[in-house]
Amino acid sequence: MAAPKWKIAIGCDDAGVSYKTALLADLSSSPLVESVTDLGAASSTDKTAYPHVAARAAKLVASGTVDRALLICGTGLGVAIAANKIKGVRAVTAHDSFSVERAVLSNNAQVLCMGERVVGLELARRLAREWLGYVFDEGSASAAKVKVIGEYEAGEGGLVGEGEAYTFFIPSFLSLPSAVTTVASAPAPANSLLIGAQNCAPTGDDDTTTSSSSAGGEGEESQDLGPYTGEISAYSLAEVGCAIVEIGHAERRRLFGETDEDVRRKAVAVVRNGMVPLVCVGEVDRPPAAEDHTGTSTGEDEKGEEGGAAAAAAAAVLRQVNAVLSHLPPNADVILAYEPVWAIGAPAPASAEHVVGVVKLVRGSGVVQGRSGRTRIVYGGAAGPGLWGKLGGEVDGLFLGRFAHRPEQFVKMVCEVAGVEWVGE
Ligand SMILES: O=C[C@H](O)COP(=O)(O)O
Repeated sequence: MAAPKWKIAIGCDDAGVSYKTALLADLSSSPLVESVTDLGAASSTDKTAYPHVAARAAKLVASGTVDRALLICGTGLGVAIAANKIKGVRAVTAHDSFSVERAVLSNNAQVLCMGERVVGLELARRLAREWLGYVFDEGSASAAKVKVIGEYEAGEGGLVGEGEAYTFFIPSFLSLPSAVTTVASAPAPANSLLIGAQNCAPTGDDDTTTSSSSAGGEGEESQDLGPYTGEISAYSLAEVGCAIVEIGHAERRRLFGETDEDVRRKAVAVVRNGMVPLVCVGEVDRPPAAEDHTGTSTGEDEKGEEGGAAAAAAAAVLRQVNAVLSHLPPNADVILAYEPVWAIGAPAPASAEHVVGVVKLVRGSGVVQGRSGRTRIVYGGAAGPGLWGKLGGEVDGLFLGRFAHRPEQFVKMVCEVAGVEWVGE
């Protein structure tokens, strides 16, 4: 199978700088490489601990921002261990031709790690060259075994029982570092909770669908590290340990005048920094037919009205969705939080018919269907216990506000989503 042109991230700690410099130059001039993102360290005086560099590279792989990563430390071991902590990433240490070949062809490893204190430079350069030529064959006998790795990973990451409910929470900015520490030191499965941030700065103006990063890091980080006094950049959020950044919430659009253009720039910054953007979208006004019909019969007239209301809402939502997705790499994972603005803080959510109608139209749209990255659509706006079962599996999850503040109700909803029995009072 012919090798495509790869987008690659390269990184090292202070023990791997000279090999990283040489390999970066090789990759940059390889015809098999489309772009190289240099994650540092720039010199051996930079003492950034290897797990930070490895995790950052792995997050870029996991989000689809890059295809592969090459990591160097003293042994190639620590960076592999750290990179493997990021969901969806398979990192290996390999210092011989056969292992490099099998790492790709047998294990579909996206991350290759080497040790500057273990292998000679010329061998490391040869191995990196060979690595570029291997492409995993999804039709091979190895594919089923690699899939099992993913299944174990998903199983271990599930929150409850045999079902799966991937959960994230979004604390205030001031609580972020302590939340990250608390979750990391919690026993399983609580340590698999993902942490999100409420917002980020709209740093950078590039269009990641068309720009290609260059070796040497010119541009990318300078946008994230520019003068944005008082703002928190996506770069900083990734460094703290966030996995998700919520952007475009109705309150920010209403109170702070945020536009679709602002949301687009934030989404680009979030993806560029290896995190998943959670993009809030929703129509502003409540169509009469979209009220929650729970407990009442729905006649044909009402169904017709509901269809029209869903179509009108979906048109408004798709304008917001298009503004963002058309500027993101198609392989980046995205979460769309469909929150009708009128349902946020309301006594009851939108009717299930309305939610499902809008979500189906958004999911079936060209801008979503044309993506290879995962586009999850979750519902928010007075979402509470009992709603999940009415959505008929058409929605990927719930985005909770007030009801998540009551622990018992939160656990109840997690059980509903996971499909396991709620045994609380
Ligand atoms: O950010 C949360 C959402 O806007 C939903 O809030 P809510 O469930 O309290 O209406």
